[in-house]
Amino acid sequence: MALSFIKKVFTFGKPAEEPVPESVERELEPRSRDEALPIAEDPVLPEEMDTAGGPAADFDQDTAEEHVALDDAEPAILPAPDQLSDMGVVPLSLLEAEAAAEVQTEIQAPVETVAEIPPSVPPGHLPHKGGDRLEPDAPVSIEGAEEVAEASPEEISPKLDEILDTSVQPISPLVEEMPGRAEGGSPTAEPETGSPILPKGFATGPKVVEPEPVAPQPKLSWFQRLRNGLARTSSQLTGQIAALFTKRKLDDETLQDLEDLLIQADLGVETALRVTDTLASERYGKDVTGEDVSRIMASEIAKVLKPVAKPLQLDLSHKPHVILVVGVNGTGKTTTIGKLAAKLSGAGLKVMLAAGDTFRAAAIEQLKIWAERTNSEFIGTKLGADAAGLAYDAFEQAKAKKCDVLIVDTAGRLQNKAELMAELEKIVRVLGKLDPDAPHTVLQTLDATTGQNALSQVEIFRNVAGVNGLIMTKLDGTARGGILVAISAKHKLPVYFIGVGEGVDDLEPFEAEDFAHAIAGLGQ
Ligand SMILES: Nc1nc2c(ncn2[C@@H]2O[C@H](COP(=O)(O)OP(=O)(O)OP(=O)(O)O)[C@@H](O)[C@H]2O)c(=O)[nH]1
Repeated sequence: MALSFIKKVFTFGKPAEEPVPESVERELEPRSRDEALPIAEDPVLPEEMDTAGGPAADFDQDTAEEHVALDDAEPAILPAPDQLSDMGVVPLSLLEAEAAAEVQTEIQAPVETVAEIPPSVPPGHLPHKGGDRLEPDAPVSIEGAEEVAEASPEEISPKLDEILDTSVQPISPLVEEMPGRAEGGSPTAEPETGSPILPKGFATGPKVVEPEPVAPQPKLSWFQRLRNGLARTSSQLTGQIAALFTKRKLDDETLQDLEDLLIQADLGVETALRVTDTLASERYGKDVTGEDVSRIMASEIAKVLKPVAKPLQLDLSHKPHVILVVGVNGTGKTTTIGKLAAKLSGAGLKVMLAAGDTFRAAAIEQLKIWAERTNSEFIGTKLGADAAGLAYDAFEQAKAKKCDVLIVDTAGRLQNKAELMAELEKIVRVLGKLDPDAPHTVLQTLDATTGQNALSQVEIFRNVAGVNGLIMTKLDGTARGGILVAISAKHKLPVYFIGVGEGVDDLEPFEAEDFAHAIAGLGQ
């Protein structure tokens, strides 16, 4: 091995065009100080050391003999050191070291500079640049060369090893470390992360679909929302009325048909008769248009609603004025309480909200959020606790804190659940112990999407809890507003507000004319 290696080293000073055989590279690479040599797995285990004597299982007898033969061979006759420079010989160690230094410089440079390497240079070799090139006849000083020349033949191989160890920089490992350089190949655009670096103007990743800009929706007035909410009722009604009165004189039959239409729209028998009576007295035997009927209908509905469209009267001498809010599940009690609190605390009143719906954790949390949003005091209790007890505590606390208004939420309940209705009765009774007039207002929320059932809801809640005022919610949805006319005509209970949305401001004082016009499909 040593002989063949020496031959190769001292013929490297020939012109650069002659490529260095790959075997030289192979022999040079493991000589690096910096490169960790691969550690062969020892087939002999430590505990087997004493007994292990024979060669390893993978021992190659032929290769071993070849090594022995080389070591025993005649030593080579080497030229003297001064002859080396005369010959224009440059040891591989120096050229490799210089090339490695350039690689170091190249590594600092951006990837593009690596691409400047002429394609004629074989992988693993780097060209000299301009003045850096060592000319074949330039005088060269070789550290250790003299010692080699003076050494005995037996000493040559170790001496050469020493020279190579101190002067040769490993090339291949450095080249492999160069950014963007794959082994033996051309520079690639693979960064460390593994994602490709694309030229300017390109991008990777899934296509991002920009959402279409949505034009901001203008906020509708509460009347527009009411009209939209009642549109189903009104358009159905006006469409049928228009069809009924096309080229037809007003007679008993058309009056009967009109009465049926109005009852189907939940307006109630009483209001339906008011409309037909008025129409008959004004236009009997004459041509009537749908618009005539709508106008008379709106006027008669307004007459029914006007007496009930009242403001919510607060007796602030009570401190607190207690408002108990009752109703069937999901009719909008908690939301309405939040809206009321916003109005009252916005007007400078001190408000306390009591979470009397002890059935649902979410209801307690919901009311607490409303209290925070409206700067109101809050009192709650644990889930399943006695609602009447909570109402009692709330009253005392509100009194102690000098609250102007205490609003007590209650669990939703169906009017036909006797046990739950009895609990409501108890809450009223307990509050009455602290103030004989309390609760001063018992508000019932009604869901406008409910039809005839709302009539019986009012009937029973009124009897049990003494409801003395109504709020109709969800009139912005697909409401069946006709029922409020029927309830008003029958119970004559004040209707304080209507809910036209889920937002804090979506609670409007009830206006009879507006409501009547909206149902009749007329403008404000
Ligand atoms: N569109 C619309 N939704 C409303 C209105 N009022 C309440 N809601 C919604 O109706 C749903 C029920 O409202 P809540 O306030 O929780 O009703 P609740 O009566 O307290 O319910 P329970 O505690 O289950 O009896 C919620 O999604 C509210 O946002 C309104 O005026 N318009």
